Amino acid sequence: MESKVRVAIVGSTGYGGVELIRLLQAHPYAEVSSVISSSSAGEPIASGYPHLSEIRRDLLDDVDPAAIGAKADVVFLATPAGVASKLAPQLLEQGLKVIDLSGDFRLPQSGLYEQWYGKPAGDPAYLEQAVYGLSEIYGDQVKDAAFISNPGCYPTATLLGLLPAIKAGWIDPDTIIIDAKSGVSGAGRGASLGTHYSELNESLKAYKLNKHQHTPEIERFVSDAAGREVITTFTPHLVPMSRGIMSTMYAKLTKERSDEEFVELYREFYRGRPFVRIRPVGVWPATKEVSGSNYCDIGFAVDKRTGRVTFVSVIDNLVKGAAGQAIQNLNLMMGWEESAGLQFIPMYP
Ligand SMILES: NC(=O)C1=CN([C@@H]2O[C@H](COP(=O)(O)OP(=O)(O)OC[C@H]3O[C@@H](n4cnc5c(N)ncnc54)[C@H](OP(=O)(O)O)[C@@H]3O)[C@@H](O)[C@H]2O)C=CC1
Ligand SMILES: CC(=O)N[C@@H](CCC(=O)OP(=O)(O)O)C(=O)O
Repeated sequence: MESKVRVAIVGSTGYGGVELIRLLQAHPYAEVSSVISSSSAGEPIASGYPHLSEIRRDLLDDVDPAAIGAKADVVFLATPAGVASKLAPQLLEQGLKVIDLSGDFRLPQSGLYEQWYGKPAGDPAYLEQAVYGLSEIYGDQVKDAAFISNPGCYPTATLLGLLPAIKAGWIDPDTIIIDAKSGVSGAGRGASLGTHYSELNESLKAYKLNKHQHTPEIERFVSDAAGREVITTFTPHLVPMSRGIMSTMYAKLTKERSDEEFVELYREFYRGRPFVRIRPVGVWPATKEVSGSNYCDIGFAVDKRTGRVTFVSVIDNLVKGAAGQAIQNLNLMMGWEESAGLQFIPMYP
């Protein structure tokens, strides 16, 4: 039997990293060969995550690009903004394949990144090499890529919900409003005032209104689908649950359409794509119905009275919104079946 492709995870002690470990444990063609930490090198990964006891006995490696290259063929960067912009070039220059889960390479110009992330951008030459890994839309480019910029969690749910209708010309892109809710694991493992239990429990909070860093990412790909520049209103909310994103989106119809027509358009658009499921008329998805899985479920409601359509799109932020989508991209880059290692049904209840 051929040996498995070796995968290193930088940021393996974070939520995205540990979800990669969980999913890759069952992957038929890839194995985790190195778990890397900038703050706990030398310690067992299981010391911070007892649920990995007896499963992962390995010690955390340091962030040393040459040492990473010696132990891996592919590197996942599950690191905070500003890390991949420095690390990815050093890994790519060694001929490694790189999949970056952060926002460092998702925006088309350095100036936009600096404006929305408030940090210096990476080298524009690498920005040009990065392929946006929303594989249901850009899968042909993903197949030929060595460097993937994995989409953000909110943009994944939002773009999969909106792009077929925009491409078909069924909605007016200038009227789109995006109202999204995320579970708290979207903010990572680090503790903060806004995410601790008594601040969050039994509460629902809007945040970063008109300032969220995923706004220009959404606008970039909505504009790409519309064939012209589009700007949108995007409001994220924090919900007291661990996992899940729901993106509820509203837009004006360009012509009268029925729910049945939307279902048919979307089923045709995503035909053969294993991870997007279109709900029948009148059945809207809930985050629990995709939890722990790589699915994105989408439902619609046309309102004849207002001439608008409402889209409801749900994902698990740590799976389709991060680690699962990253593995889906790995599968396509390596020429494996798209769903390798990702064929599990959601956890329910
Ligand atoms: N959580 C989510 O749902 C999603 C997250 N993302 C993105 O994925 C990335 C990871 O997110 P998430 O796992 O939630 O975040 P976490 O905060 O949980 O984990 C990030 C990890 O990065 C490591 N790290 C911090 N600084 C450095 C550094 N200078 N060099 C190398 N490693 C470093 C830390 O581990 P250590 O101290 O051990 O090095 C930390 O555990 C982020 O960019 C996030 O925005 C994208 C989509 C969804
Ligand atoms: C709930 C929550 O706090 N979510 C995070 C998502 C962060 C993220 O995924 O950021 P990048 O994709 O830009 O790396 C936030 O809103 O900032």
